[in-house]
This record gives sequence, C-alpha cells and structure tokens, in this order.
Amino acid sequence: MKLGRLNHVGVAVPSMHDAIAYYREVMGASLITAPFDMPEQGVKVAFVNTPGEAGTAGTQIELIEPLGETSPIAGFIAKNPAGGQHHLCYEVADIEAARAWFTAQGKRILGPTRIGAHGTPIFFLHPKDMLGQLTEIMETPRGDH
Ligand SMILES: C[C@@H](C(=O)O)C(=O)SCCNC(=O)CCNC(=O)[C@H](O)C(C)(C)COP(=O)(O)OP(=O)(O)OC[C@H]1O[C@@H](n2cnc3c(N)ncnc32)[C@H](O)[C@@H]1OP(=O)(O)O
Ligand SMILES: [Co+2]
Repeated sequence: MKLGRLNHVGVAVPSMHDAIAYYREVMGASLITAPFDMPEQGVKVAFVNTPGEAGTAGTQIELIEPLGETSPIAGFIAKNPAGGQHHLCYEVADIEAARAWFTAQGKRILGPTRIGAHGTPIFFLHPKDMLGQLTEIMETPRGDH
C-alpha cells in the first residue's frame, strides 16, 4: 500500500452552528460547505476548505456533530464537551488493497467499508492500534490526481 495525501482532519464539535461561526470569524475561513446529515454514519458533517498548492485540493477540516441516539462520536463528546480533534483521514488508491494491508498487520478495522462524505469507500482503524489516533482510510475521488 502507498500512503496518499492527508484528505481531512476530523474535528468533533458539540454545535455545528458555533463551529462554523468559529472557523469564519476566528480562523478567517471563506470556503465552508453547507452542513449535511449522514444518518447511516451518525453524524452531521460540514467541510472547511484550506487552500492547496496550485491546482490541487487542500486538506480539509471535517466538522462532525453527533446525529441520532447511537452516534459513534457521542462518547467522545461526552468525554470532551468542548469538542476536539477526532480522526485523521488518509487517501489511498485502492481501498480493498488497503484493508488487506492493515488486516495482515493485525490492525482492528471498525466495521465494514462504507461510502464516506466524499462519495468514495472508507473504513476506520482502532485508535489503540494506530498511535492513539482514530484513522480513516478513504479511496481517492476520481478526477483528483
Ligand atoms: C463522515 C465520515 C467521513 O469522513 O466520510 C466520518 O469521518 S464519520 C466519523 C465518525 N465515525 C466514526 O468515528 C466511526 C469509527 N469510530 C468508532 O467505531 C468509535 O468512535 C470508536 C473509535 C470505537 C470509539 O468509540 P467509543 O468512544 O464509544 O468507545 P470507547 O469509549 O470504548 O473508546 C475506546 C478507547 O478509545 C478512545 N477513543 C475513542 N475515540 C477516540 C478518538 N477519536 N481518538 C483517539 N482515541 C479515541 C477512548 O478514549 C477509549 O480509550 P481509554 O480506554 O483509554 O479510555
Ligand atoms: Co472523516
């Protein structure tokens, strides 16, 4: 497997509304997508874009707010009521090859491969196996690179 670009840093927030205001007013972000619900992932999502090198997409901040009774980030927000850095998401060219690569190393994969917020397949790796970092692997969207 070859590691691709850092696609996004997931940031769990208790209030999407307040987090968007923070990125606009405190951080000076001008490109923030409208929030949308991903009920099957248990989160509301909005992306803050940072600029990349000429002609490339910059790394995004993925704001995630708990959605529904069984949100996977409910426990994280309970422990970190102000919110906090939640996961790192790296791109790969081939999601199935990446899954096999981590499985062969005994890394715990959290649930099935599913379609993520960019419309490409993703999976998550347990933070206790990954230097304490919840790690998301996503297939690079077609047309990028
Ligand atoms: C939309 C999509 C996309 O980008 O396309 C997304 O990103 S959706 C992003 C949201 N979806 C996901 O995160 C899906 C995968 N996540 C999960 O399955 C879960 O969140 C887990 C990672 C298993 C954690 O679940 P939960 O907090 O309920 O379990 P737990 O309290 O037993 O936690 C087990 C241990 O892991 C630690 N822990 C929990 N969340 C962590 C995190 N984000 N980073 C680092 N450590 C973390 C806890 O403190 C605890 O450590 P101690 O035992 O030392 O206290
Ligand atoms: Co993510």
